[in-house]
Amino acid sequence: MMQPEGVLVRIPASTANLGPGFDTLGMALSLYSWIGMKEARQTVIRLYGSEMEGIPTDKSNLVYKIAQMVFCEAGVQVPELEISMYSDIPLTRGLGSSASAIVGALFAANALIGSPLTEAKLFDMATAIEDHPDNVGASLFGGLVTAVWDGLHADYIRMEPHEDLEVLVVIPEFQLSTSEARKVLPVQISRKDAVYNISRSSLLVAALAQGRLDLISRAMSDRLHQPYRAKLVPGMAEILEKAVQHGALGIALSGAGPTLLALVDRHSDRKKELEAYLLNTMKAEGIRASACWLNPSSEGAQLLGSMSSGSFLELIKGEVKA
Ligand SMILES: Nc1ncnc2c1ncn2[C@@H]1O[C@H](COP(=O)(O)OP(=O)(O)O)[C@@H](O)[C@H]1O
Ligand SMILES: N[C@@H](CCOP(=O)(O)O)C(=O)O
Repeated sequence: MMQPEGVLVRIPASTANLGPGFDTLGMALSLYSWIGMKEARQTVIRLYGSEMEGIPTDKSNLVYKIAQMVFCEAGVQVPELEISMYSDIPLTRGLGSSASAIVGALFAANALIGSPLTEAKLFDMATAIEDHPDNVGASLFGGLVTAVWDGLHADYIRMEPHEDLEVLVVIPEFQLSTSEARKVLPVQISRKDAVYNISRSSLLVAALAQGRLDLISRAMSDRLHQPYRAKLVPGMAEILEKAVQHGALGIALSGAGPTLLALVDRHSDRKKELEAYLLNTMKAEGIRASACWLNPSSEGAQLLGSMSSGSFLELIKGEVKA
């Protein structure tokens, strides 16, 4: 049933791959975007904040188009929408901004019409749009998600991240689109490299499931994508090699990059050392970057309420980072 007062949803950022889990493993992060959606007489799209720069505000907008896919799938017609969006997730840096927009659009549109589609269906739709299930799975379900996509359907298991896990991301100022970072990957890999990754990805998932934080550093290494992408991110090769010596439990390129992500024991007394090491290594390569301490987000896409009680910006005030 249509929600005449509209819906307000919050969607987490995500980090994909976590090293060896290329296109399969993702974790939601405590950095968010918000979408307000309401039926309207005439479509109006309002985008707020610097992370929305350059995103269209007409019916070619991704969120609008995906909402229409949901209505079509559910057999209802809602041609005109009022959409508001604000995001703290930096664009095109490997923190899943596109996945959060896709998941947010699917989730909000479905909620607007009374949630006729299951979460499993939304996951299949999101994966078909994004082309890989790792980011969208984490943004939709929260926590750690390991998923398999057969082209039509995604199977997944969601796990609760260990309570001692904290996340440090170092976000370079430059952008690197996922499509560009996929172009440098080889089409074929050797059996040796396949075994290298399967074994580490399996070990990583088991270690995360059982709280074996001591195994994370060795389980997080990768031969499928990081060696090829290292040339796109100055300082990355050195950081992947040495971050553990500076206090990280494990280190990886976040998604397709250029952000680098360290898993850290929140009780560690070496957090400042690690942050300084990561920033200084990038600086030595001439790369300006900012560091941000995050937590795994247990919550995925969430319906916060309706749009009835105030303006979009008033409703999210107090939650946003800036
Ligand atoms: N809220 C949004 N609305 C429309 N398009 C978006 C939105 N957020 C991200 N995108 C699109 O996704 C692109 C970034 O996706 P991608 O290269 O996969 O990087 P990442 O998802 O890691 O930020 C942006 O350049 C933009 O085209
Ligand atoms: N598995 C994908 C993940 C891309 O993540 P993003 O956050 O950079 O969009 C890949 O490694 O290409």
